Amino acid sequence: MTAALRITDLQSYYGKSHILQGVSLELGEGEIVTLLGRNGAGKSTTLKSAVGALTPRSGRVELSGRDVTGQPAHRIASAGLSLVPEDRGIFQLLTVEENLRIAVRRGSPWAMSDIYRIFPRLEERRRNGGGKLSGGEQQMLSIARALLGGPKVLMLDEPVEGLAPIIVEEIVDQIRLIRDAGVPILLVEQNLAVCRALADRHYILEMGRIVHVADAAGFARDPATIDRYLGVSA
Ligand SMILES: Nc1ncnc2c1ncn2[C@@H]1O[C@H](COP(=O)(O)OP(=O)(O)OP(=O)(O)O)[C@@H](O)[C@H]1O
Repeated sequence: MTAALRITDLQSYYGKSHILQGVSLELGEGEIVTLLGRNGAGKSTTLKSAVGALTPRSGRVELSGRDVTGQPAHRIASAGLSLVPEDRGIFQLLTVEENLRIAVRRGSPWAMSDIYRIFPRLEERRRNGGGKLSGGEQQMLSIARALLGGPKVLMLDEPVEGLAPIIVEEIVDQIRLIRDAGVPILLVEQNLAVCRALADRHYILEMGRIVHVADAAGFARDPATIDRYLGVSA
């Protein structure tokens, strides 16, 4: 079956530093997959290389079988690969609703009503300024903005970092609803409980290489291995 996203032997550099040393992973339709690893392992660099924010030196990025490797970021975005970065990128001076309206793309299957169904808080806050939202609400808004573009694949970079447990639970439920609505998700996340709750498969990255792959059952069964790679108890 054609994967929604297939990354094969990706090699990326920052200047002379060889950061990604052959990263391969696959995300199927209907799946949530995590990319884990210690600080500096290359998780964000993998996401940036996939969306064209950083041009990989070699390797391949395919979206539903279509090769998008090395294309400019705007082309990869319109081909349907969308990254919600850690810094959230919302317009502080616009209201929630304005932030959403300008993210709507022609041909996108997502309407404002779909967004408000998944994120009822955003509807409640629709007249609030983007800069007045809590951290969790800002995260919801940036995910919602990405969805309105009608992505084929969504990549989330640490969506629950620094958020209160109650908001984390809400975002976990929302990520599931997005997956159920037909958008597969590649998730970079340090919170292992969140990863376990959501993902079908886990890839562990170490010094720019995938060193371990586990399905959900394997991940739950083998905390010692996860601990060895991540230095935390899974
Ligand atoms: N703009 C940059 N220029 C040079 N080196 C960079 C740049 N961004 C990241 N690096 C280096 O690339 C390596 C991988 O960084 P990356 O941000 O991909 O790691 P990460 O796994 O996402 O970790 P973290 O969770 O800390 O963000 C690190 O050694 C980092 O210092």
